[in-house]
Amino acid sequence: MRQTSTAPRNNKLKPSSNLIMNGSVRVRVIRTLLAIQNGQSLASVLDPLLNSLHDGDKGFAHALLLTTLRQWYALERLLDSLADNSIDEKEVRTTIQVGLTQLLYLQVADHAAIHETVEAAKEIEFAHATGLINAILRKVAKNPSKFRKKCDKKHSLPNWLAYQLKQDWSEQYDDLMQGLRQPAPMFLRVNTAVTSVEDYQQALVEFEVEADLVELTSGFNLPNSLDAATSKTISTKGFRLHQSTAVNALPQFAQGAASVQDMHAQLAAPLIHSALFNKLSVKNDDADVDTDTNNNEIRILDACAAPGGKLAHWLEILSSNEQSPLFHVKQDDESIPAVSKVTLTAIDNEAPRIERIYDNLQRLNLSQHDLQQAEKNIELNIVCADATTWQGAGKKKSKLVFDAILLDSPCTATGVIRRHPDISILRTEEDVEQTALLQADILHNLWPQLKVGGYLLYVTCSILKQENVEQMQDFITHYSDAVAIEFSEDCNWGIAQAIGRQCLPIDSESGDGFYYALLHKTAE
Ligand SMILES: C[S@@+](CC[C@H](N)C(=O)[O-])C[C@H]1O[C@@H](n2cnc3c(N)ncnc32)[C@H](O)[C@@H]1O
Repeated sequence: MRQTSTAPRNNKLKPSSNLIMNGSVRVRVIRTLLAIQNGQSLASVLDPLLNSLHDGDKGFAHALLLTTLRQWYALERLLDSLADNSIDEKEVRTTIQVGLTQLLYLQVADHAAIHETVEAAKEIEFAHATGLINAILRKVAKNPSKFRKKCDKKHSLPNWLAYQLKQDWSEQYDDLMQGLRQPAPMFLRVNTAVTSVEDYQQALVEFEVEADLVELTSGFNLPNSLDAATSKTISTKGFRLHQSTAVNALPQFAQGAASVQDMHAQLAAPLIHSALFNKLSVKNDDADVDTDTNNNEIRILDACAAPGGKLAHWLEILSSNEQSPLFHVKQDDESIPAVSKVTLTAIDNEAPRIERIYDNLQRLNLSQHDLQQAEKNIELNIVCADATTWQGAGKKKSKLVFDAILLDSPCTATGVIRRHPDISILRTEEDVEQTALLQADILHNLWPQLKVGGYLLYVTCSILKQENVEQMQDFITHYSDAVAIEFSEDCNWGIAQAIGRQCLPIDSESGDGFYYALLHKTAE
């Protein structure tokens, strides 16, 4: 019997704290770190911190906060080895860790790092600990390279997570541990409904934004019955910037020509789109006949859509004539019906995050109004709903509603720790179990709504097998009509799993630790 979670896991970020944003830069960073340890997400406290500072201090505060978080557990270990007696006060530990980050990772001059950190302790009323803070930081400042080596030797993760990753990825473990504590590169996706990759590359040169073109290739080993012409290799192109850059310094950003999106996240929309096209190109005698609509109208679902990164990408592909063969297939090819209309439904259970979908689509010229103006036959429905219970059928007689489903599932986000290093503080071992149950609940609710012959792309940004390959293996043992489609050998990204592919390694050039699996629904 399948286990179900007692309640949908609440992935909501706590509301922004009433952080007292005064005092020196270091005091503000220490207070921000304390708020994170008290359960606030980095996303909810970063803007209040940066907005409270003068422009000249923002860069230092950002580096100090993010680096301290990325090295958090390594700094904790070092601190414990340096203190004669255990230090229990969270405020004192945090202040010392902020001092250690300056000495070991940010090359702040010893005098400034020690003096300013001790002053910060006084400001936040921990004057009783200034002797201890001073002594530890001075000791480290005498031989920073020795202590840096000590810090870098092992991982910077909570022990439960490091242990689990060693179980899951023993071969890749050492590199993974280092990759997860480094900053991530910034990637751009080009909106091909507005411009071409080639033109945008030229624009980047003109704006003196240094970037490399990255091309990811993918293919599927499709069932024999499917048309070989449609199982061709898919190419996904994006840009990796040499340096993180403010979006207003990017060409035509406000006009929607590009978006910031991790390179591996840019695989989702092309993968599900090519599977959808494949479905349409196959005459499937077993397929459920859609009695409510013309056969050439298709319905697709983005099941966990906010804030809309992958949804926007899918819409860009659908509304870009070059990339979307759906609307202009060869009419003389009887096996490929031309599509007259696409209905794309996007759901998410968090209303504030749904607001961000509207903002993103607006900037990218992909709102329902924009699509209508451009005479695209795409209907967009955005719904706030719980994917564990939501039924898309409405008044339709058949429950089999969707031709393709993109399920970018809620997950522990362990594959994006380098971008969101607060995750390693906020996640617990119990969260993994709860999240896996939530993922299973969503899958079990959505699968019956997929048409026979349809495809479901399951995506996470986790590197834990329990949420990925094991989740998929568990799922297909429950459904005799679910077939896992293999990726072909010519994929130039990720590691093949028993089902799906795991995006690894995580290094200075690569995208994040996403997982992809494509499921095909056959007649039972
Ligand atoms: C990985 S994020 C989706 C990111 C999005 N696809 C994108 O590319 O921008 C997962 C989303 O699942 C949503 N979510 C979590 N539990 C849910 C549930 N039970 N039903 C619907 N959405 C849920 C979260 O609010 C979150 O926005």
